[in-house]
Amino acid sequence: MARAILTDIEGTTSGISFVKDVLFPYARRALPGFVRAHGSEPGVRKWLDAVAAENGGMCRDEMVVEVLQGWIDQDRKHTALKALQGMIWAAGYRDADFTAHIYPDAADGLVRWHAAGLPLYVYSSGSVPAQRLFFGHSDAGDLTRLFSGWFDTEIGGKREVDSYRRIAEAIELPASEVLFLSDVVEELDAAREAGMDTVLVDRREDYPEARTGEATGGHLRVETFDRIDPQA
Ligand SMILES: CSCCC(=O)C(=O)COP(=O)(O)O
Ligand SMILES: [Mg+2]
Repeated sequence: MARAILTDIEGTTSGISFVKDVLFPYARRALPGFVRAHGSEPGVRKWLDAVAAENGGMCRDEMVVEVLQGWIDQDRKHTALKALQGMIWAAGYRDADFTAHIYPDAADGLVRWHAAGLPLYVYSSGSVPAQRLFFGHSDAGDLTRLFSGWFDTEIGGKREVDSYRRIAEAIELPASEVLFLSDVVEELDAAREAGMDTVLVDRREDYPEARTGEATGGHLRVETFDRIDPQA
């Protein structure tokens, strides 16, 4: 029986196409102007310098921007890219250029579990500020009040077992009392190895071919949040 739920975002609460077709292109387009306008602010500079250092210490911001745009095209889950994307998306949400997609069953499930007293946590490759913006401006309104905590790759990669151990420690629960929801089997494998319960959320909109048999990695598989029973 779960005493807390930890959820992924992209492909789990929300559609992959919103992230790929709306958020990523917005960040790609806005990146050069954002770096010109904010590149000297310490909170931005630190990430630009980290990217430059990883690429042989190049100094021109234009080159860093090109590297970052390449990473967006490759869907790299790099902490520096994710931090900068979050800052850029803030303007998009503020100007109501978009709201964040959330599957209605996911919004309903989160509201229901919260009302039942289950603490809810997010673990996504998106930065914590980006997660807060996402759920603060979702298609179902501001859902941030539902969450008791937020984790991103600053705690470790999503396919690394230690990340899940650290999250359990941070929320002060044994891993065995945490239920992790994700669309990515490798993430679920890492969470299971850390001792968490796991559910593969296999959405037809994101994965037109249902994952069955070995492709589920042996994780319980559902297509919507309605099918998840945290008491099981
Ligand atoms: C919450 S920010 C938008 C999503 C994003 O940038 C991302 O990489 C999502 O990855 P996830 O770990 O939620 O699958
Ligand atoms: Mg995901």
